[in-house]
Amino acid sequence: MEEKLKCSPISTLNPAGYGRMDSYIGNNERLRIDAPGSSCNVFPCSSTGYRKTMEEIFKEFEKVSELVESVINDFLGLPTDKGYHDRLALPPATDITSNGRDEHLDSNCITFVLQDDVVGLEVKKDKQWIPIPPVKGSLVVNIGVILQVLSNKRFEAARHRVVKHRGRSRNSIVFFNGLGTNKWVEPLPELTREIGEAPKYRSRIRVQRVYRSKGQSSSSQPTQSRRSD
Ligand SMILES: O=C(O)CCC(=O)C(=O)O
Ligand SMILES: [Fe+2]
Repeated sequence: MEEKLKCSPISTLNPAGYGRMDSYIGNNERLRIDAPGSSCNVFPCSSTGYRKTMEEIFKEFEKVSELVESVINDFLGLPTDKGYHDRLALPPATDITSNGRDEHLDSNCITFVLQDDVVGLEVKKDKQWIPIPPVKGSLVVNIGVILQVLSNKRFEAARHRVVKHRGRSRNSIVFFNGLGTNKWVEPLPELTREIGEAPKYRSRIRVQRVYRSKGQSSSSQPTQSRRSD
C-alpha cells in the first residue's frame, strides 16, 4: 500500500496516478495514466519496465481507438475528425483483492476494455444483466454518454457493472476515448437541424471533476448538468 500511495496524483486538478473508488459492489483500485509524456503521469518507481509497457499499451489502444472512431464517423456520415481525441488509460493497480464497480454509464465517447481471465463485467439489456466473459485476444467496446448525445441517440450508452467474485482478484485495462472536461456537448448539427431532425438532448456541459488528494476516494462519475435553454 505504501508503494501504491507513492503513486498518488501529483496534482489535484489531474487524477493521473493511483486512486481508489469505493462502491457497494467493491473497492476498485486503479492507476490512471494520461498520454505518454504527460507531466502528470506517476508510475511505480520499483518497476522499471512498467512505465515502458504501459506507454506501449497506451499507444496500441490509441491506434484501435482511432480506427473505431473513424468507423463510427463513417457510419454517421461525418468527416473523419470531429475532434474527440482526449484519451485516458485506467488500468487497475496490481494485487488487488476486490474490484467491483457499481452499475454506471461511461461518460466519455468510446471505451475499450481488456479483461484478464476473471469474469465480472456485465451489461444491462432489456432489464437483464448479461455477463461479458473475457475472450482471449479481444477487446470489449462500450459506447459512452457523449457519443449517445453527439449521435442524437443513434448510438446508446451501455449500462454496465463489474461483479466481484469472492477471493478472486480481477485486473482490466480500460482505455477511454473522450472529450476532456468543460466542453459543451450537444447533438451534432449534421445529425439534427441539417437533416431536419429534432435534437433529443439539450446542450450539456461536462463539469470539471473534483478530485480529492492522496489516497482518498473520488467520485467515479463526472457531473453532467443540463443547461436550461
Ligand atoms: O473493468 C472493467 O471491465 C470495466 C471497468 C469500467 O466499467 C470503468 O472503468 O468504467
Ligand atoms: Fe465503465
